[in-house]
Amino acid sequence: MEFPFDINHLFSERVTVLDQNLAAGRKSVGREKFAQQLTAPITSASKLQSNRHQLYLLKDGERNGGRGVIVGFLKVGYKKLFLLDQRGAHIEAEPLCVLDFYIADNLQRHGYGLELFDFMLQHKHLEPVLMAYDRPSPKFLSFLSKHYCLTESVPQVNNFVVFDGFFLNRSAAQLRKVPPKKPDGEIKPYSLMEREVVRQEQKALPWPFAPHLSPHRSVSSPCSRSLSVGSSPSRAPPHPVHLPPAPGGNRGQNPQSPHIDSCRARRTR
Ligand SMILES: CC(=O)SCCNC(=O)CCNC(=O)[C@H](O)C(C)(C)COP(=O)(O)OP(=O)(O)OC[C@H]1O[C@@H](n2cnc3c(N)ncnc32)[C@H](O)[C@@H]1OP(=O)(O)O
Repeated sequence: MEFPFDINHLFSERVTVLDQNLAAGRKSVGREKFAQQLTAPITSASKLQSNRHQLYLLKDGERNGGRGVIVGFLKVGYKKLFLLDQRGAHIEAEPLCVLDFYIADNLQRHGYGLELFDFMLQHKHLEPVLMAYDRPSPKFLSFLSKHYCLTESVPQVNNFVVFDGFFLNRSAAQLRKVPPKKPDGEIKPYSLMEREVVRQEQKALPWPFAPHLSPHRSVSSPCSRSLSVGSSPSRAPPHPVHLPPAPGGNRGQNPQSPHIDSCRARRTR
């Protein structure tokens, strides 16, 4: 990435770390081309400011007639994630994530990516296995496999990729188990409650055959609101009620959606 000014005046170090204190420059005009068929930039000064991410910028000060070029960048940031561990348990964690990584097209596969990534790891005192990766591209996956032996990922249901060892080499304080969702059975669907009332109504004999109760008490339904003084007993005989099948009524036969089944199958492979 060449610029019509001396990069070395702006960035004195080979690797510069930029964060939210960076001032956003002018907006670019016209249609630009972005890597990986992206329609908009993932990384910009204003995004850096609002999201508290960190950007590592690598330059080669010798190129471009001594004015230097930007070789590439690496953006990282902490994100609260809900992840699945190897056993499929939900875990809440806030790992450092790789959000964007790019080396200029003509300089790829020259070791610059490794130099930049290693710099960030030393700066953060971190192992790559403890990080999460936001939608890594095939090139990046190959990079992680080649340089850091990260090959076995733990399947997730979001776009983040974590590798074997992510959950092992972490203190309990860094990982919080998310309590499992209450089983559906404990929450009574409204439709079932309604049906119980109907059953009670059907059991009760219609007036005047019903056993004589307090004149203030309606026999039509224990939940009926006819408790007011002087209210008439219900005269209408209970009609047979044909209820549509309750939603989820066949739960016992089909406990999970095919989608969840297939996720589980994948996880156990
Ligand atoms: C979370 C995210 O940011 S996902 C997006 C990642 N970025 C991209 O895909 C953009 C395009 N690619 C790039 O910018 C770079 O190739 C990077 C950042 C992935 C790697 O940087 P590089 O400087 O090329 O890596 P470096 O030279 O240190 O390591 C080379 C290794 O990276 C991988 N790699 C790099 N380029 C390629 C490629 N074109 N095809 C396949 N693998 C590649 C390979 O494992 C390669 O080793 P090899 O040449 O022996 O096969």
